[in-house]
Amino acid sequence: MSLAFTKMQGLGNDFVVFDAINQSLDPTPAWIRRIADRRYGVGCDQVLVAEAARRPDADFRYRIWNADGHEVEHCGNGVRCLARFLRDQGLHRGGHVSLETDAGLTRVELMDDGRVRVDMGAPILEPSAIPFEAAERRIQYELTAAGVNHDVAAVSMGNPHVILRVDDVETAPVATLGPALESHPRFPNRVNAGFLAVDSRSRGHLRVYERGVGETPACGTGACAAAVAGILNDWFDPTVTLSLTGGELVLHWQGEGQPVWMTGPADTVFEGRLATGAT
Ligand SMILES: N[C@H](CCC[C@H](N)C(=O)O)C(=O)O
Repeated sequence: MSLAFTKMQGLGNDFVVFDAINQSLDPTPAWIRRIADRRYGVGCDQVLVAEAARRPDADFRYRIWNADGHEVEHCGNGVRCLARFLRDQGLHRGGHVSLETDAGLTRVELMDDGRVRVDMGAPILEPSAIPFEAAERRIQYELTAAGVNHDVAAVSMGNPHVILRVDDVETAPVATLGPALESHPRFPNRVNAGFLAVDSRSRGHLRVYERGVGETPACGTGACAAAVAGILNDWFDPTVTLSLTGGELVLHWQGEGQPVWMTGPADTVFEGRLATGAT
């Protein structure tokens, strides 16, 4: 029996989504890489899988693999798409859904205007929990990468992010510094690298070189992490709109211990079935 999937995207960050409640999958790293391959597979930045919940307070479990085949803790654009997938597939009714990931519980609201609002949970700032090797917790850290000293923030949304403030995202060294940061030895689990330009106290621009993928048109957890870094540094007010290559996300964070709220789109592109033996 061939597997049904749905191709979705959130601001151009794209996903292949599977229902593993009514289908049986064996998501090995090699299988994920083949699905994600843009020539030999379906093609996507991440593969998302909906499973039955394990926690009593969750409606479903949600798993995420990067295109390189590694399973990761969270995906912000992906969680918006998964919530829409669950409703469109008739797996969940109503406008609110609680999703369990390796990062914890994520509450999602499918809004009447078509956007999706997410409680992304509280950011993790303690270096050892990010994980990031640092002597003590700070707002900004010195980090040498690609032979240059940088002043960076380090934030986890369940998945690790390093954020570098730049004057202009268009001229930011994403292609060269991105890979150097992604595999930097001070991030034992590797890291997503965000390049943030501050336009005003309520607006900024962001490009992200994603762990396990490369630069994507948008990164939801990266936008959350960049908003947190900007608010901690007093560059931003609690509500900030970040413009990514693929479009805008609205973030809101009231400070330490509080959740980051993210609002943005989630779109279905097509539905399909994997040909038997295609993977
Ligand atoms: N590349 C990320 C996972 C996907 C994050 C991104 N697609 C998002 O929307 O948050 C990581 O390795 O932690």
